[in-house]
Amino acid sequence: MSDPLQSLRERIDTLDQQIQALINERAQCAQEVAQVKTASEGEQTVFYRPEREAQVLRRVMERNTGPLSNEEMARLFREIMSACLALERPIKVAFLGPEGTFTQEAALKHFGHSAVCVSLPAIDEVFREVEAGAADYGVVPVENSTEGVINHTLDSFIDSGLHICGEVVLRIHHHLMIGENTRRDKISRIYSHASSLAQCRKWLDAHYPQAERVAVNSNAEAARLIKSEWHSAAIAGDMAADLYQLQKVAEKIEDCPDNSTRFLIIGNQEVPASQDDKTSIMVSMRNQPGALHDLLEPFRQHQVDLTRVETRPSRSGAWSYVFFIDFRGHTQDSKIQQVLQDVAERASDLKILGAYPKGVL
Ligand SMILES: O=C(O)C(=O)C[C@]1(C(=O)O)C=C[C@@H](O)C=C1
Repeated sequence: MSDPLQSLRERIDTLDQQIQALINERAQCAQEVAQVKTASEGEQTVFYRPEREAQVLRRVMERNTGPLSNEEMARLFREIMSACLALERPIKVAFLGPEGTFTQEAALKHFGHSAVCVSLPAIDEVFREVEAGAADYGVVPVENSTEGVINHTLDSFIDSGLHICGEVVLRIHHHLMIGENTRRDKISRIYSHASSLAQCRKWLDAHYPQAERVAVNSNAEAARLIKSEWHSAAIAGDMAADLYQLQKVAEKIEDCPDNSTRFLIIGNQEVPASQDDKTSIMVSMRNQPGALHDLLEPFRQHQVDLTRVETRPSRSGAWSYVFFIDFRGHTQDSKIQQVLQDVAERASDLKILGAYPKGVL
């Protein structure tokens, strides 16, 4: 009688062989796509196509029948596309570092592991690197579900000509971690980024009310610091724990279980519609009563879904404001073009920051 384990493994070997041949056939198609693109676009060829990637991933999820989950299956295809794109042309992605931060995790989630990711120390440096052409795309955080908007990112758009080419939403799980020399029962100091400390405030009050909370530049920096301190712990994510080989002593300690952060992909290209898109605009208004109400009226009239409205003081003068507005739809839709025309008539300035696929993964 044949050994059941042996025969299952033989089946797996045969399937692997088929999968491998198909992946290579797909990669050859991508190479041919690159030739077609180069023939029609020449020097200016844009290899990365966010709208197409979003459509591919959505289809993968729609037709998935399991047992692998939709997310798991999409993650596998994400990596296949990442490798195919690297074959067409390797792309360089700048992210807000250092290594081990959630922004790096977001960059990898969005572009896959075949992209070359470089860490930069500040949000405006990520913008500058992409503007200068030293990186093809940038990844910056823009809002957290518990802590709110990241003003630095919004302000960077005021003077930048870059476009938003995509978004990625990451579930943020914080863990309390220690180094191999840490005395677990003697923790008197906890390092993390200020917003992560805030996101875990209730948990810290309940479990470490006496420990000093020290805010540092990033979670990864917190993880690095505690390696040399026997009485300190850090709050950070999985990437930092892996990078610095720390032990997680308490997992998922964030106060809100659905804590998530939204990141933007910035670049030089305008992205065509993908059938499920968002648009981000920046609007300056004369400071008069009812200004915001006036501005939002066209969205109500044309029944366009607003997903976010933020107000920031303008740099040009006292008491004037710029509004950052995100909504569902793409600038190629006629309804959205009508809304934008109405908004432009009411505003003193309107800048379209980008129309891009709604985050898939
Ligand atoms: O369809 C394309 O334009 C491709 O280049 C192929 C492909 C893919 O592997 O499916 C690769 C990279 C692009 O970002 C989008 C899709």
